Amino acid sequence: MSAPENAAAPETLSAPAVETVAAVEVAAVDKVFETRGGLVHALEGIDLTVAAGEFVSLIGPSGCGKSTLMRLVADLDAPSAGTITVFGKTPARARLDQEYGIAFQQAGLLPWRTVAANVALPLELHGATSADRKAKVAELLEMVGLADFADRYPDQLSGGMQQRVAIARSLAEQPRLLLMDEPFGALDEMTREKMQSDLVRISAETGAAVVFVTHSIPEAVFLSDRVVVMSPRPGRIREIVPMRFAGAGTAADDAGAAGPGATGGADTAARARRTEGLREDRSFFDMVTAVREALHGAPVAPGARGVETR
Ligand SMILES: Nc1ncnc2c1ncn2[C@@H]1O[C@H](COP(=O)(O)OP(=O)(O)OP(=O)(O)O)[C@@H](O)[C@H]1O
Repeated sequence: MSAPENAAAPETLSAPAVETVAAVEVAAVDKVFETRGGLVHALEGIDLTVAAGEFVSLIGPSGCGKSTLMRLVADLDAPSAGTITVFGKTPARARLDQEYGIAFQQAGLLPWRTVAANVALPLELHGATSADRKAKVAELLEMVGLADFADRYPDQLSGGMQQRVAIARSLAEQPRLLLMDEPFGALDEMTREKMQSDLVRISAETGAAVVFVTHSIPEAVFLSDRVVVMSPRPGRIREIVPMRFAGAGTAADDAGAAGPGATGGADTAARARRTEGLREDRSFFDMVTAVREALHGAPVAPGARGVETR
């Protein structure tokens, strides 16, 4: 695979607002697994662009290839066909340059390390000084509301708190992209809503793009600039639904007419305005309905509720 690649590691974290290169560009990607039982066509013809700073959720039935797509972007596996770039680099190069942080359903914390030491791990691995590590860890734990738990061990924390530690760790290298695969799947509903609000705030504060896998329509709607609806076997993108809320419009509004796979754009200020009240807003329910209809394959009139149809 010969994807475009920037040889030099960018030093542009101080100016995310002028980022023009897409966070993720997936072009004509197929993924076929060879198993003892034969070939499994997990993904077919996937085209998707995630803009810098944009929040995109992937939703679809079990087995439709959401995790597979995440693994390809994260360089944990390779596509059978097509190309993927992360900020214009191959996924492998982007991994080496620490362009993205990962938070998956299992928090994946090291049980013998304290909360602070878990968050510090990526910084340690990449040679940050002890003083830098300490300052950064304190800042991150403050951000996820765990400043008072720095010296605890993972098994002394609730599931939601462990997940917040994992998110803090994924942010340690100030990635411009977060890859999150059902990070809140195991949480109770109240904790989950709190975590969603935290993530909206954190992503707005950091300006990071997020690709987020979920089974929950309301979760996808609350968090995202655009929701990518996938269909099963082989996994394809069925529709991309831009989120539009009364009084909290996102830059994705402008992308509605741009066609399937188009870059949606990001408006972190609009995202920051997403508050708990949105969950009870009429436009929120309209978006939930739009995504549900897309998921179930019911026809949604072109242009209705801003649904991109592919
Ligand atoms: N390493 C693998 N080897 C063989 N088949 C695989 C492998 N990984 C995934 N698959 C198959 O690819 C398809 C997509 O799996 P994937 O885990 O990406 O789906 P998913 O949408 O994330 O599912 P879920 O919502 O249940 O987590 C499934 O049919 C799965 O069995």
